[in-house]
Amino acid sequence: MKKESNLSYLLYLAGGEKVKLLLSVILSVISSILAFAPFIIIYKMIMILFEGNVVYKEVVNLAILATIIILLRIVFFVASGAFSHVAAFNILYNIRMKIIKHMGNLNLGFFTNKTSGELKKIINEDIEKMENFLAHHIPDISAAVVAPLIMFIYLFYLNYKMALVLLIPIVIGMVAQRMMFKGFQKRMAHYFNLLENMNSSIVQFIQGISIMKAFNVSSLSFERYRKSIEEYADYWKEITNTNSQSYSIFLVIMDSGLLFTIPLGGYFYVNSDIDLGTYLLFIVISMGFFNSFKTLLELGSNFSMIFEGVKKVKDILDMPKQKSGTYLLDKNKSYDIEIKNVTFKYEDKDVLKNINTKLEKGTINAFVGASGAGKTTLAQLIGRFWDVNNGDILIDNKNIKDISMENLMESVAFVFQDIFMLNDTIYENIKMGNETVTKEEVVKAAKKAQIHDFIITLPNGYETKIGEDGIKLSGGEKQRVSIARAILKDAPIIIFDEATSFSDIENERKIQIALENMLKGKTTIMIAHRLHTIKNVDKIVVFDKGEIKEEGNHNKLLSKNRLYKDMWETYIESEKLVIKGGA
Ligand SMILES: Nc1ncnc2c1ncn2[C@@H]1O[C@H](COP(=O)(O)OP(=O)(O)OP(=O)(O)O)[C@@H](O)[C@H]1O
Repeated sequence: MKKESNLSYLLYLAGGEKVKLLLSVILSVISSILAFAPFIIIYKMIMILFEGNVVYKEVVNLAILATIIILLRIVFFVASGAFSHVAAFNILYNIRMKIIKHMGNLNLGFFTNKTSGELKKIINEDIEKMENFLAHHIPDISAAVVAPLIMFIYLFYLNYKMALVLLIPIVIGMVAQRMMFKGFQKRMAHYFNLLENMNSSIVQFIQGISIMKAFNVSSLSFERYRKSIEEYADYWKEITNTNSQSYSIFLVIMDSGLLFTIPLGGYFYVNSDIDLGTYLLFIVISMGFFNSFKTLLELGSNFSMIFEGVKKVKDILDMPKQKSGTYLLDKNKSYDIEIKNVTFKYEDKDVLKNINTKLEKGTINAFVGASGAGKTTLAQLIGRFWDVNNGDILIDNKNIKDISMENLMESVAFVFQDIFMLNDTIYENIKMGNETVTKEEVVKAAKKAQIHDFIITLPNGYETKIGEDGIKLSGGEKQRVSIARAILKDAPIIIFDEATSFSDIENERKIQIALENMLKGKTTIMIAHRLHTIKNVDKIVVFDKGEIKEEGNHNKLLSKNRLYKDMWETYIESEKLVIKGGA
């Protein structure tokens, strides 16, 4: 994406705040034009002194005028800053609200693909960088362009040769800067990759510290962390090496306007091309004149960073909103789920190919197959985490795209392995924002989920806090809390991702009871990893590399003597090994 379109996108996001930004720009330009006025007043004073007949009052008046102008300049400067800051903070607020609102309308799958760290970085840091641009850079740049331009026209009119001399360091500075920023966009993208890599390896290192220590492989994770920091440091070293010469030339040249003004001006003066007063004026002016250009050229280097953030915001806001239908399912009924010719891919990776199956109302269906075969993906498509590329998913003979999104979410309960816990009480964790349920209903759900007896042993019972500043729950306890949530939700369709391991036999038994309570009368999909848990289900759907290879109940599939039978035999063998190993 081009820089200009990022800038215009940012201005588009600014909305009504553009008026304040414009006011800030105008005030900033006036303020910086006023900055040149004292130089001209000094010039006038010098001219009076040179002319010989000093009129005391005239000098005093000029001094008063200079003071007033300086004060006015301060007022304009402060007012410009006030407008730009108010505008910037309002714009940041609006962008943050817009992005959060938009995220609420995206496919749920968006959140499984983006880490919370990535999103936090965009919402906090990338948007924060825009504050700098809006509150400081826009007024500074306008002032740095307009004020010297006006001043230059005045100086050109006074003496065009000397005015052209003023341009020499600017031209050299621009060439040095061009050299410095050659391929800068590309390097900036590389810089962001390195930064993201470093951030994620730090998070991984910290999060994984305990596991790494337990396996005595801390050095592996540390190695990745060290490598990412090293790459980052190497990048900066390389940038410094390649840029240091041109950057030094740039700084020295921009700071040495006098290098050209004094000798060339002296030459013109000796040749009577200019008078002494004009010569002195150019010497004085050249000091302030270059500062604004330096600001301008230096600011250029920050743009890529800011626009990279704008691009990320744009990428999110450009993502199509998920369209919701209007049809409403009745939560108290039971529904068939029909999957017709469904094909799906994540970006370029084909995951599901022409899937057809029907899950009858009120039945328990197990999805089995090798890891990566597409079981979870198909289950998530039913909850519209993503939308299918081809084919249809029907509930109650209605395409899920025609069902109200909110109603679909109410009608499908997911119990994943990776269970999200609020930093709140157990009570709130079971309730999960459902304001219509009573305390009795929460307790009833907890009892059915086999977690009530555990909760009442806690110091504050249902009011015990869990999470960061509370108690920690075991994997099995978390799963039972999550089952209690699903029981309370009482959705007609349940998608249950079976844990790959259970902490102990007692917990496994409790989960089995909890499941029986949860699944009564529901249309259920179990993503199963341990085949003995699904021996009695109504239908087993066998996945292989994104395709359904066979389906039927356990006995029927065993008698077919195909893929499921192989899987079953391998499973029994592996269980025997576990038992032997454990004995
Ligand atoms: N969000 C995603 N983005 C891109 N590819 C994905 C995403 N989620 C899964 N995949 C890929 O799609 C394929 C199917 O994954 P899926 O999770 O559906 O398999 P699965 O059968 O449920 O596996 P498992 O039993 O290990 O959970 C895998 O190759 C996986 O790498």
